[in-house]
Amino acid sequence: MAVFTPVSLEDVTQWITQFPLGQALELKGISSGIENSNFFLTTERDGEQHQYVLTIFENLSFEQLPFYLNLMRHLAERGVAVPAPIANDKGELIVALHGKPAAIVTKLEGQSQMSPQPVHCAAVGAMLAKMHLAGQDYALKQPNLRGLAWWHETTPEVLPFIPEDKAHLLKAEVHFQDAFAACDVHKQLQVGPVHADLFRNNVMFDGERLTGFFDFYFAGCDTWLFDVAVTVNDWCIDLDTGVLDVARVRALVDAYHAVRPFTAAEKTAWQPMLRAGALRFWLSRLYDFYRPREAEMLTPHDPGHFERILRERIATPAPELF
Ligand SMILES: Nc1ncnc2c1ncn2[C@@H]1O[C@H](COP(=O)(O)OP(=O)(O)OP(=O)(O)O)[C@@H](O)[C@H]1O
Ligand SMILES: N[C@@H](CCO)C(=O)O
Repeated sequence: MAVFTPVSLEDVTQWITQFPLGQALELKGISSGIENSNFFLTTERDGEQHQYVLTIFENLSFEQLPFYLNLMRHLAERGVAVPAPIANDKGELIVALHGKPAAIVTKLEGQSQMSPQPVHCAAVGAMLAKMHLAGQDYALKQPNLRGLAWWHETTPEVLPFIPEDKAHLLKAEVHFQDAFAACDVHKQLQVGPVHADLFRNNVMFDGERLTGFFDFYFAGCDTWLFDVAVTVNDWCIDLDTGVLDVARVRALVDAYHAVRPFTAAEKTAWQPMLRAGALRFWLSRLYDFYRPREAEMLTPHDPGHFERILRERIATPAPELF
């Protein structure tokens, strides 16, 4: 159960009067999720019921949160399907509840699509391109906090725990990614706010209709291509082997390309970027596995999954971007 900070309907009844949402009717803890305490909140305004999600942030601070919440608002205002944060009567998106930062966002309809078909991948690709374009004029800047600098910090922390063959692969890949990040092609890649964690469980679908991207709390400024690589490495693979499914890759990248055409530099950088996307999650899963924080101990993710994906991306070229 991922409610780390219990909140009752009574707690919310008074607190919610600062938002233009009417009266709180129901509050239900959400059991999935491992980072924050999340609740479905039903309110009544002018005789109509409305649904929201209330999140209490367990790890992110008042100083860190504006980048994420304002990004969601910026994207929602530009027609990207993301939860829209609700401001209180002072215009604030982040408001203390039980001494922790909290926010209310609109509830997306539908469910996660955990067995995606090409049609779902195409919807994800098109919305991702739309999101990248809409984020271009976002004023706040924050680097991807799980980028190259973090890989350098984290690698020595996990090396003592892993066997020789994995240690060798990890060191070699970080070295390879250093060289890639320093090359001319990398410098030509388009950069902007990226989701950076757009897995199947962070997108909602109502049938074949994509209703929204959520969980923006790993977002940061990085190459758009990194975002595409992370997304393809989850949406377009056979989960047992990590092998790419060509039909799903084509559907996702073609739909992206139709909204925001890939550049020649992106085409050149595609194979190493898929490796970067795999390394990022292999490393974070190794770190969480061997150096767990309290919350992550609830559902440790398997690092071996992304080790397989990385080995597979090194061994087998992915379909070209275009
Ligand atoms: N805006 C939203 N609309 C509808 N459902 C939502 C929304 N935000 C969160 N949820 C639901 O709450 C669940 C948990 O949210 P989320 O995945 O963001 O949890 P978390 O603990 O913050 O992050 P993590 O994915 O890292 O575990 C989601 O799986 C989804 O079912
Ligand atoms: N998507 C991440 C978890 C953090 O949201 C993973 O699968 O490792």
